[in-house]
Formats: sequence, C-alpha cells, structure tokens
Amino acid sequence: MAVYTEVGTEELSAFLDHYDLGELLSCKGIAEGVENSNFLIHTAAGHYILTLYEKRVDPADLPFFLALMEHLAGRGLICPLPVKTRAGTALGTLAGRPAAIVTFLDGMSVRQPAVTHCAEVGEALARLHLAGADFARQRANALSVAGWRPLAKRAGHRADTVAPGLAALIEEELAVVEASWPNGLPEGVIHADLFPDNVFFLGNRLSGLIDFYFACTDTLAYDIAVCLNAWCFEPDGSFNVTKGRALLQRYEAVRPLSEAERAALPLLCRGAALRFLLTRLVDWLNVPPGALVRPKNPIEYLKKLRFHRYASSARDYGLAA
Ligand SMILES: Nc1ncnc2c1ncn2[C@@H]1O[C@H](COP(=O)(O)OP(=O)(O)OP(=O)(O)O)[C@@H](O)[C@H]1O
Ligand SMILES: N[C@@H](CCO)C(=O)O
Repeated sequence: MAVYTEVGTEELSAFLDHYDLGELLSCKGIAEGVENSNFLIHTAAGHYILTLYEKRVDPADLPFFLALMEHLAGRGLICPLPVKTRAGTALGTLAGRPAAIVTFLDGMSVRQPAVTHCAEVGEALARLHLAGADFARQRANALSVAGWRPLAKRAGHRADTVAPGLAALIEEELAVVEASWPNGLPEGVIHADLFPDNVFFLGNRLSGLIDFYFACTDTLAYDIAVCLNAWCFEPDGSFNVTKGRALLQRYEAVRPLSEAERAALPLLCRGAALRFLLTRLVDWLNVPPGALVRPKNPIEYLKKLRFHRYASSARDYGLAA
C-alpha cells in the first residue's frame, strides 16, 4: 500500500483552491509504491497525481526533485511536470505533509520486460542524461559507495539469517568496491532508480518516466549499471545478454560511452547490485510490526551480485568490443 496519510475532501478542496485546476471531481489512493502517499485526482482540468511526501524523503531535497522534473520535461523528456499554484509554487503542505501535484502520464509499467522494452529504456536513459546536462542544481548521492558500509552495519550479522554467509560476502564486496570505485567518469543528473515500475509503456513504446525521488548528481554510467541490473536479468537469476546488448546499443546511439566508462561497467554493475541488496536487506530486517508494506526480496540482488563477481568486461553485458 502507499497511502500512509489520509486526506479529507474539504482540506483537499481548500488545497486545490490555490491552483487553476478547477473543481475537485474525485480522488483515489494509489496502492503501488512504497515511499510516499500517492493519489489520482480528477479535477475539472483533467487527471493529476497528488503526492504527499512521507518520512524517508528529506523535505530539503524536494525543490531539487521538482525543479529537475520541470527541467527535463522542458527539454522534451516525458516525465511528470509539477503543477504550480497561482502564486507560482510547486510545493505546498497538505495534511501536515509536504505535498505536490504533478501531471498524469499515460501508460503502464511492464512486469516482465522484453528485449524491446530494454532497448527503449536504454534510449530514454541516455536522453535523460543529455537533458540533465545543463541542470544547475546539485544533489549528492547519499546511496553511493560511501553510503553502503553504514547500511551493512545496520544489517550486521542478521544478514546471515537471510542467507548463510551473507554478512561475510557483503564485507568482501564492500572492500572491493571501496578500493576500486572509479573516479573521474562523466557525471551529471542520474535517475538512480529506473526500475521497470518507474517506466511506462503504451504498447511497446516507452511513454514516460516517473519517480525521480532518488535522482542525484553522480556517475552517468552508474545509472546504466542500475538499469542493467533492474531490466536485463531473468526471473531464474541469469543475465540475458540480448537484453543487455539492446539496452546498451540504444543508449550508445544517443550518448556513446568512453573507453573508461566501458571498462568500469562490470564494477559499476557490481556496486549497483550491492546497493539494492543492502537497502532491501535493511528493509527486510526492519519491517515495522503491523506494517502493510511488503519488503522487496534481497536474495534477488544477491544472485545478480554473484553474476557481476565473475564478469570481466563490458562484453559480458553485451557491449561489442
Ligand atoms: N505522473 C504519474 N502519472 C501516472 N501515474 C503515476 C504518476 N506518478 C505516480 N503514478 C502511479 O503511482 C504509483 C506510485 O508512484 P511512485 O513510484 O512515484 O511512488 P513511490 O511511493 O515513490 O514508489 P517507489 O516504491 O517506486 O519508490 C506508480 O506505480 C503509478 O501507478
Ligand atoms: N527500486 C528499489 C526500491 C526503491 O524504489 C528496489 O527495487 O529495491
């Protein structure tokens, strides 16, 4: 579920009075997502998404996320556009929470991405990276390599209750990525969480990207590594090199990779798998009693990490020599 905060019709109508969206016709809570409370609202002006930002989002980061969506939409990327009040602000307060309204995007996410979906996402990611190149704001990635050891500490030896030997494996992986994490690769705005549930399709054509709430300034190729992890593995845990090739080729058709980025790809993929293994592990071990949120399975990322440990070059991901 992802409605943590309920909103009364009267307070929502009063909130909407600040916008040029006309009368409120309906408001429905959206079950998907785990971070924030989301509502589909229908007003005289059309359909919109209302988001109430919950505890894991730092309110100080919200101007970055909202300005980024506006910037990217302004450069032709299909992503939610924050709607402004008559006074010109995109961020307000509703039911005691920071809140924003964004445009509704048509389309549906895919559960089992096919090769063609991977290709589409590769192109969209490259376009996002180019569109973000002149975005003036910066936001450090709190979940990059320096943020992983504190997560591992939070899990501690309880990791072994999820898979025997996991605590030691995490320790080994941290040592590798901390010692050799690449510096000096091209940086810019990255989405950092472009999983299939954050990409919409109409048929086989990509129709929009959502959920920019992990976006930050970081290594562009790391964003590719996140996508290779999220899009190109099969349910049995094997890497589908045809999907990898499709994603990388369409990315490179828009933004070719440098030799240094290609060489770093296996390590970036390894780091990205460790990042999602760790956040999932911490969530898995700390489900609040009675919570309706179903944590995501960390083991999926342990399997992916095992693949990356044996990958020796970008060719293992489908990139031509
Ligand atoms: N602009 C939009 N247009 C259409 N639907 C949207 C839009 N934004 C969000 N949604 C719907 O709301 C759901 C949750 O949104 P989102 O993924 O941003 O939430 P979240 O709580 O941040 O989730 P996550 O767990 O992915 O971090 C999406 O799966 C989608 O169904
Ligand atoms: N995409 C993340 C969840 C946070 O959005 C995961 O699958 O672990």
